[in-house]
Amino acid sequence: MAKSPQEEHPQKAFGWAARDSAGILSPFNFSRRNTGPKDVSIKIMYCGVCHSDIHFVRNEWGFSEYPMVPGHEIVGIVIEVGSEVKKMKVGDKAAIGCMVGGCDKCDDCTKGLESYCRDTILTYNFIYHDGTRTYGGYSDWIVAEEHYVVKFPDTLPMDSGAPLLCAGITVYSPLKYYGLDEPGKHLGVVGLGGLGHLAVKFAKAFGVKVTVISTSPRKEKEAIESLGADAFLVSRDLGQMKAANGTFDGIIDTVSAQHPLQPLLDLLKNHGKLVMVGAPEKPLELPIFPLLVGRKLVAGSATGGMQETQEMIDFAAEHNITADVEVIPMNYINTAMERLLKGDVKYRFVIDVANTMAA
Ligand SMILES: NC(=O)c1ccc[n+]([C@@H]2O[C@H](COP(=O)([O-])OP(=O)(O)OC[C@H]3O[C@@H](n4cnc5c(N)ncnc54)[C@H](O)[C@@H]3O)[C@@H](O)[C@H]2O)c1
Ligand SMILES: [Zn+2]
Ligand SMILES: [Zn+2]
Repeated sequence: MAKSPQEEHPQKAFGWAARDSAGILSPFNFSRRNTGPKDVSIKIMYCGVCHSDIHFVRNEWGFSEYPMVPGHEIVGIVIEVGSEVKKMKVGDKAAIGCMVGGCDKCDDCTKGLESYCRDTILTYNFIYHDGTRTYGGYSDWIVAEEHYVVKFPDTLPMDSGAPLLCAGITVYSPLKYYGLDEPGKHLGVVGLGGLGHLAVKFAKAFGVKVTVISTSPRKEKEAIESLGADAFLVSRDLGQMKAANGTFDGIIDTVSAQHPLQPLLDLLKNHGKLVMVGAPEKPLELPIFPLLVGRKLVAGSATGGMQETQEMIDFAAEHNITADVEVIPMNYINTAMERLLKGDVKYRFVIDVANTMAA
């Protein structure tokens, strides 16, 4: 069998990897393929820490392979481009999100819905076309096909802009697709974490009325005063919940763990939509009656396609939408993941890769 480009010309790379399902990350030397004709190579400046990185390093979804270098909220500077690359040049700011490849010919790929391709190649823990493993953004540099790289707007800060690449597009795309971006609609956001706080910001920019739904009143002041939410509902307060029943056009649910759906379905108006974007490891219980009598819809959404990711990031630049971030050094990652599991971050950790990833 012919050797892959990576086997022939492997380029040294350095990152932090999990070695097993304990999910503890430590320094890791590996290699990446050479920059091919259609490829863009990027020096990574910042990488966000998504809750999916935790699900993955701990094998909570059951298909993790090790060593694994996580990270799919990647922003950096182009260091090399292949001869056929058109939209980028050395020195440009560029970004990579959840995927680095697909079949490029199925119905979804040809419609710009690459995140739904059955052969999608995620940014890490997947096998690339040439048989090599994909490694993510907790690393010094990355190479990807131009089609899967977005132009990062000059006016956006690279650190607080990084989380747009997963958290941002994951909430932007369903708001658009399910018609929850129309001014005057009433949206609920469940789980005020990385995804949730960006859902509030995008929905407000669309002119939607936003209510944050949270288990405790702890985040109320901040949700309203700094994130711009219109209202706040404490899901443990049954009186408050009952009074709000039947008042939401849609709810975006970003919760990462098991939780009851009945109270959320009750909050919806008839014909309302509950859109799941959180990815709990175990199935949730779905009550059917509210779906029948109120013709309510429960749906899901996976990140977003490449064209829409570019549209989202340009929209974010135009409307000054960035994540609220805590920038951390690479060697803080294990502590950061522990804190993220406790909800102890406002609202996204971002690794300062360029300054702290010493080889
Ligand atoms: N659909 C997609 O394409 C996609 C993309 C990115 C992330 N995700 C998933 O979305 C989820 C959220 O990701 P994130 O990075 O925003 O995580 P996060 O940890 O920043 O936010 C999760 C929020 O859920 C809350 N929460 C946790 N357990 C809860 C419970 N039992 N009841 C109520 N609230 C609870 C937390 O307090 C936190 O506010 C994860 O499961 C992640 O894997 C999905
Ligand atoms: Zn993610
Ligand atoms: Zn495809």
